[in-house]
Amino acid sequence: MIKVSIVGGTGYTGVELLRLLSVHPDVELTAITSRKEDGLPVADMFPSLRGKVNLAFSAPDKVDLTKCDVVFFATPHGVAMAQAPALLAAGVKVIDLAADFRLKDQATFEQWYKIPHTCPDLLEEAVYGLPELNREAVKNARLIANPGCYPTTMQLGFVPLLKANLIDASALIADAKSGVSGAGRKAEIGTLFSESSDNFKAYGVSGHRHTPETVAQLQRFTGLPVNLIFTPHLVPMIRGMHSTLYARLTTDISNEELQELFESTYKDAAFVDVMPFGSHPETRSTRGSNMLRLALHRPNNGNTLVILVVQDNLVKGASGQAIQCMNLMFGLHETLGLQQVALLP
Ligand SMILES: NC(=O)C1=CN([C@@H]2O[C@H](COP(=O)(O)OP(=O)(O)OC[C@H]3O[C@@H](n4cnc5c(N)ncnc54)[C@H](OP(=O)(O)O)[C@@H]3O)[C@@H](O)[C@H]2O)C=CC1
Ligand SMILES: CC(=O)N[C@@H](CCC(=O)OP(=O)(O)O)C(=O)O
Repeated sequence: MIKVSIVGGTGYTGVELLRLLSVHPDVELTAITSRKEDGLPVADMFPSLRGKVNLAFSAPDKVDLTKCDVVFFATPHGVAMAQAPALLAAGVKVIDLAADFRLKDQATFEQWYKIPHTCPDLLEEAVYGLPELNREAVKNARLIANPGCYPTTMQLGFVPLLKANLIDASALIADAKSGVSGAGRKAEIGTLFSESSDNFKAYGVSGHRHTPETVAQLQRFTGLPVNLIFTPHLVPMIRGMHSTLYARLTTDISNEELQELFESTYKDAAFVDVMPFGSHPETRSTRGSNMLRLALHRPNNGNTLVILVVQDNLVKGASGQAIQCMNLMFGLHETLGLQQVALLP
């Protein structure tokens, strides 16, 4: 059994890790932290876990994380970087759901996250946890930087086209929508029911930290200079993410060939569903599951390609993807514990 600890067990990605890991056949949960709820049984806060998780929360300073095999950090940016060096030195693998190790460039990280990086020497070693694009590196990693939720949809949509040199890399557009759980469980005015329900708004239009993350990764995965306009929106859903990606085709290519490109790229990807050309993937077709679904469209048979991508921001967009990485790091089948079918209706 893999001994797993979770730092930040009271938040949305933390409880999603618990939902998935509590029924994972090869995992033993050993510690779950909370700064405020030390001693409280986890199932008292989350009755959905009654009978599945018998541990109580522990204050972070009371747990010896070096006793486990892997630690998930489901915490705000800046927490994992403070503990990762000691954990790695003790032979413990680290999976950070925040952004501490996503950007290779320290200055770019500090510019966007407004905190100093305390272990920049680990940036180069950290492996970006997007198995569909770098499975072998994930298998050999000690330290995983789990991708942001929006960047997962953008990369899986754009990379096949960029790698095949079919689109103008300098004119990528992503218009994306996220459910409110994407903002986490902390109390904030913007996520109050009266503010976010029956409402729809864009945010971060002039700059969102997922733009540098996505651009850097698209460049790493394809070797092309990339320019991206990314506009996120908050929609009155709890879970779910829908990204509409636009790319200008630079080559004469048929719809059948485009479809074939995506199908062959993801033929071994258990969690990427390439739907028939012209389909309309719905967020609810991924709710609670680790699937990402996408579909291609070509309006008026012109030279603009539209790629629709949906996922559950808490599963493929965060905790499910992190467990997918853990499976690979420990030599398990990638899909273990992640076979849930989406919840409908
Ligand atoms: N929500 C989403 O859809 C996604 C989130 N992410 C990223 O995952 C991370 C977690 O997100 P999410 O679960 O939504 O956030 P939440 O705000 O819901 O939860 C944060 C958790 O971190 C704990 N925590 C906060 N500060 C500290 C600290 N200094 N030391 C230790 N624990 C701390 C909190 O617990 P307590 O106060 O009890 O200690 C809480 O359990 C974030 O970095 C987020 O950006 C990534 C992709 C998608
Ligand atoms: C709806 C909402 O607010 N979403 C979050 C993104 C969540 C995510 O992926 O977070 P990190 O990159 O911070 O880990 C946001 O836009 O800030």
